[in-house]
Amino acid sequence: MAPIEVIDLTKDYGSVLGIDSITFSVEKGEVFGFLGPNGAGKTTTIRTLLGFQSPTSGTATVLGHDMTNESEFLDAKADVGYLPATPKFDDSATGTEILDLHASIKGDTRREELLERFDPPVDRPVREYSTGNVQKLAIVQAFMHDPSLVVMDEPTSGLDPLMQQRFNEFIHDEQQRGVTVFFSSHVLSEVRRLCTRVAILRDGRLITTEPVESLLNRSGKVVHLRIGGTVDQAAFDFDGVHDLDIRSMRGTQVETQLSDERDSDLKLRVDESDGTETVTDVSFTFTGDVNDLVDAVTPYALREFDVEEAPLDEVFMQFYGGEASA
Ligand SMILES: Nc1ncnc2c1ncn2[C@@H]1O[C@H](COP(=O)(O)OP(=O)(O)OP(=O)(O)O)[C@@H](O)[C@H]1O
Repeated sequence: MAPIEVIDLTKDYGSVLGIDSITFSVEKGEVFGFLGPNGAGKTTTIRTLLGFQSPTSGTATVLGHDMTNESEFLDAKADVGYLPATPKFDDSATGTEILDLHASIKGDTRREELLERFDPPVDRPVREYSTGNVQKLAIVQAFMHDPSLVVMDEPTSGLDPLMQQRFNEFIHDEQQRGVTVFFSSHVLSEVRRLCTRVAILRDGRLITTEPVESLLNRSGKVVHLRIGGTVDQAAFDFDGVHDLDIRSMRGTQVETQLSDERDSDLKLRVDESDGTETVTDVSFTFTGDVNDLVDAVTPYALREFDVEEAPLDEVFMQFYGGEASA
């Protein structure tokens, strides 16, 4: 059985449906992203999954245990880590005292290793902690009993960029060890880097569940060409070309650089300009066969050839804004 199985889960708050009959599962070793605009139902799902509140109907099974059944849910929680969006601790206690308490309930086989990695100031009372230090303590607490499943609600919101990067590397290592991770996030670059699959929620309903790669592939690549001379528009009238834009310029100084701003992009620039030739910029979104694209550009004198992923925020906005369907 998958570590998380959610079937027809519904939470009716009376005035509003928090989640409306959602169904999904998370497989072992997946890093599964749970996304959606504010009020979509992410926290409601997480709270119901962890047994903090009961659903109106439907089932939530975690590590084979029915989380709507109180005795089962205690068994499941021994092997689950939870990192809330805004961790709350007894602020008169020191970090060490807080970790000791959690260790007595769930164990702490990985405490030292995690303290080395995240380094919260455990000798000081939590009331003296910065937001980031509270988050670091919460990370140690969530992982120190070596859970096989970790549920996180916007885990990096309080962390600085360096610590976010360290956390992302840590999650990657955890995945290699076979740990299953379920997390909600608004940070799309983090979702891109970490997640194998995502579910997108809107107004309490599941809009789609699919691999990040297929989500991006479906949205196509953004292609920019700079070509020496002029271009016949018909040359780019083939399957998979959308939003074609062609502009010719005379006497333009062609920029020359061989730089790669983003790892995932292909950028090719050729310095052959004397600064006075006619050049044509061609750009479009491409969802077709890459061989057709190569055939189309072969007759031309290419000065630049950039292929980029569709901007992630645009891809997700299609789902958030309601223009796309599952
Ligand atoms: N305890 C509650 N009582 C009544 N309504 C609630 C309660 N908790 C959440 N809701 C409502 O349920 C809906 C889903 O809220 P939820 O907090 O799950 O969204 P979310 O996706 O986590 O949002 P955010 O990104 O802002 O954290 C919202 O309309 C919210 O107002």
